[in-house]
Amino acid sequence: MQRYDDTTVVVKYGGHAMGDPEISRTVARDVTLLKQAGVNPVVVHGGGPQIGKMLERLGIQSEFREGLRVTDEPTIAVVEMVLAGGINKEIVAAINAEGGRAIGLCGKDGNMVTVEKLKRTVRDPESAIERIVDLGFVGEPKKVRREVIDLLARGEFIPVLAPVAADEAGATYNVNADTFAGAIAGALSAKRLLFLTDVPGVLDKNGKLIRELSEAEAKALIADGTIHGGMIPKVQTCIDALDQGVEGVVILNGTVPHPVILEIFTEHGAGTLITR
Ligand SMILES: Nc1ncnc2c1ncn2[C@@H]1O[C@H](COP(=O)(O)OP(=O)(O)O)[C@@H](O)[C@H]1O
Ligand SMILES: CC(=O)N[C@@H](CCC(=O)OP(=O)(O)O)C(=O)O
Repeated sequence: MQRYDDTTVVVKYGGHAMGDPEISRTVARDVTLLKQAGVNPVVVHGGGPQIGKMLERLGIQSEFREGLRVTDEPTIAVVEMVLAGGINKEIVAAINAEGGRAIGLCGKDGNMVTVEKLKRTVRDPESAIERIVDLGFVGEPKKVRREVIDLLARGEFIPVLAPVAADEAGATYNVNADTFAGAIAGALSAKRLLFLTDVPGVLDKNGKLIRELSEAEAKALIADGTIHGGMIPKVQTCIDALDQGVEGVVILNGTVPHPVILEIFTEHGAGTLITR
């Protein structure tokens, strides 16, 4: 525990890891325990599947391109409602019920995170012509002002952050939660960034958990296809966060009880530790 005394641990709680309310309670308890043990936890949550369900109920079509949700005007309204309104307050209430004092914010609050519209290009494999993919109101963090988080963390509060933010003109943008967590952890020079997902960590070709990975090894596993699909942007975010000064990033299973405590307070941790 002394290893983490007075350090920052960012916990990214993914929408796929949130299914079971019993497990969610243990995550809230873990985060509260961290704070009580002298660590500064910061929670960044996702909620992709929950946004998908709400859009379906409202009859709004939704599609993903390159792992990101195409976000038009009606969609951004739903994204903000589900993430900053619904899920954010559920997590705040769960932490408070465990005896913690959580404060739920999104990137807009205190101008904490300013984004720019994401500019992504894809190269047509046949013509080799690059074209811009317009994903609508999808943003990437350009500036993180850590004062707001520092202020809360110095007190007895636990910040719980929804990945919604505004650009300089005040327009609302949807940010991938992994990207948002990476930017927050980088700005805070966090000791650990934990990604709670629905697999035990990064798995090798035989489906066996890889306990530790260097940046170079992770890049090689992406190149040979062992790491694919949703794990590619996640590992890429890990590498970016390490480059920004985060000491270690862990990808671990958030669908088992007490995932955070298992990782932080046991000798070998529970998931895949990626370091420089
Ligand atoms: N080598 C790998 N090890 C583990 N998971 C992998 C690997 N390659 C691809 N994946 C996939 O990545 C998924 C996790 O990414 P994603 O679904 O984006 O997570 P989340 O919704 O928690 O952000 C896993 O469920 C798995 O299907
Ligand atoms: C731009 C973009 O794709 N944003 C995501 C934000 C939520 C998210 O990332 O949640 P998970 O961590 O549960 O996947 C979305 O709209 O689904």
